[in-house]
Amino acid sequence: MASRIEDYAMLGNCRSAALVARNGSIDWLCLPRFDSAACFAALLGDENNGRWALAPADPDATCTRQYIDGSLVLETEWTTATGKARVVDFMPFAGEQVGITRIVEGISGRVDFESRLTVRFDYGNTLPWVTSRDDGTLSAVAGPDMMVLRTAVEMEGEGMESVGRFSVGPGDSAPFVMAWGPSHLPVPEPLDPKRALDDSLAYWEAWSNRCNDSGEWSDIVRRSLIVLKGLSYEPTGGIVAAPTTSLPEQFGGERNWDYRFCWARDATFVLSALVNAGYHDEASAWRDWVRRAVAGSPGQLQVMYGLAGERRLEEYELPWLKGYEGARPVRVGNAASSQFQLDIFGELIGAFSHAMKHGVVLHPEADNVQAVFLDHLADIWRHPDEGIWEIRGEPRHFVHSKVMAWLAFARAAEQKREGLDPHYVRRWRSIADEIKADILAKGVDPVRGCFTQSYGSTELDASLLLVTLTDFLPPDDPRIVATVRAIEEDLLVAGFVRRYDTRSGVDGLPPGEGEFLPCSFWLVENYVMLGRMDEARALFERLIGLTNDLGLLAEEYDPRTKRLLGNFPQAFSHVALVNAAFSLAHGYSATADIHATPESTVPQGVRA
Ligand SMILES: OC[C@H]1O[C@H](O[C@H]2O[C@H](CO)[C@@H](O)[C@H](O)[C@H]2O)[C@H](O)[C@@H](O)[C@@H]1O
Repeated sequence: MASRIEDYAMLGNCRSAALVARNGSIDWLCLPRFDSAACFAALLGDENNGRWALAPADPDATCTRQYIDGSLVLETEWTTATGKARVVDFMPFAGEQVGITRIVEGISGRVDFESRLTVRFDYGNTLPWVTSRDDGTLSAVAGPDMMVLRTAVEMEGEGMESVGRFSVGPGDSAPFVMAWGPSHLPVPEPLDPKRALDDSLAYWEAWSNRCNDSGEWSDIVRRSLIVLKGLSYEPTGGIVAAPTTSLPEQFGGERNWDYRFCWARDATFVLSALVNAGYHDEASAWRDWVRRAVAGSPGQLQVMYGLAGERRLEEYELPWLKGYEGARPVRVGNAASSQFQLDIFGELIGAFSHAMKHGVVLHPEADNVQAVFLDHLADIWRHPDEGIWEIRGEPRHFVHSKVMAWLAFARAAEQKREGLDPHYVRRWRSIADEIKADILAKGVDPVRGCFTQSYGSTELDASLLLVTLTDFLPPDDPRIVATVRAIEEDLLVAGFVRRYDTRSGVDGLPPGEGEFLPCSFWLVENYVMLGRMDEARALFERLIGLTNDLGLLAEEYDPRTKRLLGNFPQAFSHVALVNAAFSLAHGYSATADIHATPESTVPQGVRA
């Protein structure tokens, strides 16, 4: 049985990631890329769907764990009745060779260990052919995939697992090096585990040391930035929303989605956080990724792409997996990839304006690309869409989407760039004014005076917490104040913010989900904007109290069971944490800065 979501640690090498449970079992791993079929899928099924358990044989063993300074290298210290030992787990940076290295070291006394390796390719469905080669290498092959394990520990077949038993005392070290390779090629080259560990630690140390100081919250911010870095796919610069699929948004429910893709929306927030933290190289890599991914007809712009910009992300189900704690179906691919979500245009233009303001140089063609995209947006902004929450119900005129369309034209019209045709600027300004008038006429509740989820509705929506962070209206406008108040009244549950009332049927799914952590962090930023600093700080502290022992967050939280919910760790949550911490430290909203005019650093009208 899988562990609680918050009991997992993430290992990563900027190509893929693994989830290691507190009990030492690696229950999720996709190789060679984040979006490859899993070879360990016990997370969404059981041990027969693949996992690698490595822990003391003593069932009463206890452990503490931590990441080694500023890295994704995990150190677990085990204590048993007979001694102490540590396990160091990491994914080496070894170019095309991807895998996991685990080093067991004795500390005191003697500790008996057991390693149980169960490789199942194709998301736990395919049983490989396992052979022991003459050089002691164990290899598992099926179809296109090969996994090899090198270790001095003797491994034997037991049932459908490879099992090794050994013991360590002070000074002993038992390394295990597992690597993936295509099955038609020779086995991957051996890797020196000690050198691979030193290289990994050096890589992460160099990266972490470049992080700008973020004051009081530096440690938790740095951890979140490391997670974001770990979710980036180095060969292309794409950033996945999370390394998992189908961790449920409701226990036992069907809101189970594949997040191993690059969302333009999520990534624009990540870009801004990286720029704020001083990571211009990563921001530039992501900028290039977007330019390639969205190239072509603006009518074909997608909300998400594969790691290399792939466009076909068809959604299907894996019936052989019983789902995390029974939450079915398990889905691969994401049907939201073909949805129409109007907000994307404003988010992209806003993020690029923000990046330029902070010194990231745009491609010379950026002006042309922007003009073509805005021409397209001028034709489509009146259409209903599926919105930021990727609803699977009827498209609507979502207020957040319309404000983002306004933002795209407003920001473009304000950019002071040489050679920009004044005719364009006049046109963009006039369309921005037209959209604004439309929203103010149709998107405000006449009774409560707040913005609504969509035109003509009386429902609230937490995406409006992003609307209030733009300069669409000044922060002391009664409609802004009323919107924050109405969200507090309708969407705050146990002190956390939910996206919307799922009982309204707006999303076309059965009701019920956890509280959405990014929205809760946006409320922190709204409090900062409104000068409600005590409430901002209290909410932020409550939120960071939800991170697990390693500083990791999922997408949602269930206050009833006090458990994390949804895909894990989730970039959207971590980036919202970073921006909220930045806002608290600097007294103005970092997210508002993403949407601010090109010249201003602090958005107009925002109170410091
Ligand atoms: O709730 C239904 C939708 O949930 C997922 O989307 C959510 O995650 C995205 C990635 O972080 C985020 O950009 C979006 O705003 C969230 O609503 C899922 O990917 C969708 O397929 C699903 O319809």
